Amino acid sequence: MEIVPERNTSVSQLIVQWAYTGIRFALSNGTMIGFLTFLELLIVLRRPDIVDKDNRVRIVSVEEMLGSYDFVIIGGGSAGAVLANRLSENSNWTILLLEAGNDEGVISDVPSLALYLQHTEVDWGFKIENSSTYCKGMVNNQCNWPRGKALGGSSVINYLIYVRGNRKDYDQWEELGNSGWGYDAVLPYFKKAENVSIPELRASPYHGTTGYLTVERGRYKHPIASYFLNASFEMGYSEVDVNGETQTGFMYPQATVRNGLRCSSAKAYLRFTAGRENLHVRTGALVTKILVNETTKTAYGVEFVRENMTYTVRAKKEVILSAGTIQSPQLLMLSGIGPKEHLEEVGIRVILDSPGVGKNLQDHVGIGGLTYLIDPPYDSSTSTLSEVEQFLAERNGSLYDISFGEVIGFTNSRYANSSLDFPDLQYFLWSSAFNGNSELTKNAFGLKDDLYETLYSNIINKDAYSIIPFILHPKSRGYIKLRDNNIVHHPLIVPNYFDNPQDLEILAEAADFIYNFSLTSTMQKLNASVSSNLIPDCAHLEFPSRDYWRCYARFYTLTIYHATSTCKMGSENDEMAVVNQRLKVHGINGLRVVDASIMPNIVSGNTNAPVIMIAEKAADLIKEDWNGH
Ligand SMILES: Cc1cc2nc3c(=O)[nH]c(=O)nc-3n(C[C@H](O)[C@H](O)[C@H](O)COP(=O)(O)OP(=O)(O)OC[C@H]3O[C@@H](n4cnc5c(N)ncnc54)[C@H](O)[C@@H]3O)c2cc1C
Repeated sequence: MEIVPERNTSVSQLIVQWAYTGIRFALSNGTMIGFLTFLELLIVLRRPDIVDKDNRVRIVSVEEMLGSYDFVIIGGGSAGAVLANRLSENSNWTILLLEAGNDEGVISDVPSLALYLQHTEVDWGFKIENSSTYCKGMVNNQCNWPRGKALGGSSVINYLIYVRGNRKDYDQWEELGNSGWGYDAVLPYFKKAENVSIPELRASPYHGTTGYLTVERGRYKHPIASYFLNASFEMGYSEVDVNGETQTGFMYPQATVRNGLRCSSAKAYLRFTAGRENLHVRTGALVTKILVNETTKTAYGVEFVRENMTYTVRAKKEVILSAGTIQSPQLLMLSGIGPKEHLEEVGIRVILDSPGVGKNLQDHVGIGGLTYLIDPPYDSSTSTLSEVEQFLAERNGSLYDISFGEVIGFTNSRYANSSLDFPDLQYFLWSSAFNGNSELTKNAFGLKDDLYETLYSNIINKDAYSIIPFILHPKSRGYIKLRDNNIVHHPLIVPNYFDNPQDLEILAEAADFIYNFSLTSTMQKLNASVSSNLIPDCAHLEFPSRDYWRCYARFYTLTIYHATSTCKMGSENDEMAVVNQRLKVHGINGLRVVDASIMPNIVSGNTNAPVIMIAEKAADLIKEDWNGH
């Protein structure tokens, strides 16, 4: 392959050639880390648009920081980045954004590499507590729960699918006593955030064209995508804009990308604010405590650690907690706000008994690994090296593929009323299966070695597709608790998947749907056939059958990474509510929570866009409350 470096100096040419040799070596030896390291180097050398040097967020040094700010925001993730931008629009206010991770790197810009980011420095690397009823196929019966640790938070490692949920989700929030959160009230904030470039959506009353968050179709379309969509038509569904009038149906995904590359909330909202003098952003700053005056019950600042030094910073107006569904309740509890008995159990002085903190944990649980072998008529052979070159030189090709979502769809199980257009199942239809890269699959999902062998060893690299179903209205509820009073120790995460048997029933029905999908004449043009490698502990059951799928789901359990609702919004009369409808913590002054944890109930779809909407709305509530002062 001919290598054409962007800058034609012999030194840079030599480095580029050396990096290509490195990539070749890494690919032939199957070393994931080596591949990423050399690709990163090549991007730095050849894609200045990704490096984006001039627009990167300026990080203030600790010495430059002020002793107090009007607002201190904890966590620069999907929500925190939005708040930092919107609040610093008021030049009379000073804002500090504290983020434990660093600025996002260049690899996360590459859409198809999302899975590679897990267990790297941009992932907190959480695991749920082990279970005898789910995640049984994973090492130590524990599923991984990745969460982003960088400016942009989980929007730096997510799969880029742009879905808002169903109108009824928000109407239900309002019915639960949260006025101002019904669909008609939140739609303007979805639109305010969005800048959609998909031509047929630009004039839609449901989409926005002037926001910071760019929404596009993926730049690369895999040949199997049109088969998926046609097969969905055969199954009786239509192509819809799931973020528009009707959610039930299938579509090519809308994605949070810009010029085909990841558009994290940091890229969308923070890079543009680099020049604002009233906004200070400090990375590598782990907030260890929210400081609360015990007498007045008022939050007045935070304590944070950076490079083993502890610092205190004051908030003149408010502390805003945006550390996400796992760490917002963790930090509240470490600061003395949470269920009294539990705080006492781990030796924390109670400032406010708030029994709902950490409770009501909800997630979209799904099934992984459903593998359908195919004989595609199109050329499916790929060379990673030429894909890399295409990405670097031509700015197109399969590295722009939106991970896991050639097509997405929403359907109704028998438990949902299909006339209501409030589907209870979502599907990711994916052009590959997990039989290609064992290191990657095991790293991302924690699959046990022997199970990986059983499921994939005789079909390694064979042409296959996979469909991942997940339930949208889980009835099971989990919780987050502290392991001890040390913030460095990950909290206990217990999602209680399938606690309510209906959740499992719906997934088993989805697996049936996926099997029938493979039998459509469209998928039969590819000779689709289900892999007959069975999970040994389920192999005594008829295959395929609901019994088998139920058993399978308990082994190959998959989170789709949408944990929410551990600091839920609700009225004062609901003792489990942690924040009110203005997102102020009940019982504490000067403290709000703004992130995925405040959702009273999980929404019917992916959660990044809803969190960004929540933060857009929160910024207006804060501006209103302080009346611009
Ligand atoms: C692997 C994966 C795939 C996903 N795929 C999709 C998808 O395709 N589409 C979609 O819509 N959603 C997806 N999601 C979900 C979505 O990205 C999240 O729901 C959303 O980003 C959560 O936003 P948040 O602001 O609540 O938290 P986060 O974005 O996680 O932000 C929390 C921030 O707080 C920081 N922080 C935490 N504790 C501290 C502390 N003590 N001190 C300082 N900083 C701290 C963290 O480092 C992080 O930056 C995915 C998530 C993951 C993990």
